[in-house]
Amino acid sequence: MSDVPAIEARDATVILDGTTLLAPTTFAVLPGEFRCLTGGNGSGKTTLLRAFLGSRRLTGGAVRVRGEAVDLARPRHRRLIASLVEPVPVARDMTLREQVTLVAASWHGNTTATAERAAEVIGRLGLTALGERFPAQLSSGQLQLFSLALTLVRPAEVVLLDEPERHLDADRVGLVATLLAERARQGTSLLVATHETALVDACDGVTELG
Ligand SMILES: Nc1ncnc2c1ncn2[C@@H]1O[C@H](COP(=O)(O)OP(=O)(O)OP(=O)(O)O)[C@@H](O)[C@H]1O
Repeated sequence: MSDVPAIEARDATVILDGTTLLAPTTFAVLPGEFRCLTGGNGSGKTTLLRAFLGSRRLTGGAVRVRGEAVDLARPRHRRLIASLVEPVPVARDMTLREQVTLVAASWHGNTTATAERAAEVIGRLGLTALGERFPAQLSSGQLQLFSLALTLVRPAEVVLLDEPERHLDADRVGLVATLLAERARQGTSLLVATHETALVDACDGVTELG
């Protein structure tokens, strides 16, 4: 791991009309580090993830990804960061496999290797048997795994996830924890807001809000 932070918050604060959405928060995530963001409901986890994505303005302090304030209108920043903080748009009339492959192809090119990469991510998330289904034919937990597949199939040096455990049973949370830890070992930096012990147990460090 390099010791130059990939993700950094310095006294990051959001106060709106006298209400504190995010109390001053400071931490750093190194390249190849998987860090969890914990804290009770309303402690500011989603607010902080949105600040990293540039969709929530701080009222104090700073957040940086690779030393820069993120602007997702810039292609370089879109390439840098994959996130599942807001719902991922899905196409009603394309199968799960088609959509994951399409996202992979948009980043990696339309090649056999891309299709294999999509199939691998689908497989690792336990979705292979559902590959020919449409989104309306998936359960809530399966839709969550599909959203994670769409997020994790693309290249990114930084991955931001808000409660990836949503709707998942314990076995699926375990699959996700394993996959995220593996992605970190490959050099990606992960910041994951969670209430799930299995994810905290799998990560390299925790920042607790509130
Ligand atoms: N638009 C808004 N205006 C005012 N307050 C807001 C707004 N959005 C969120 N908040 C408040 O900001 C605080 C932080 O919310 P946030 O969603 O970041 O918490 P969280 O830690 O992600 O919570 P949870 O674990 O429930 O998902 C909460 O007290 C919430 O009520």
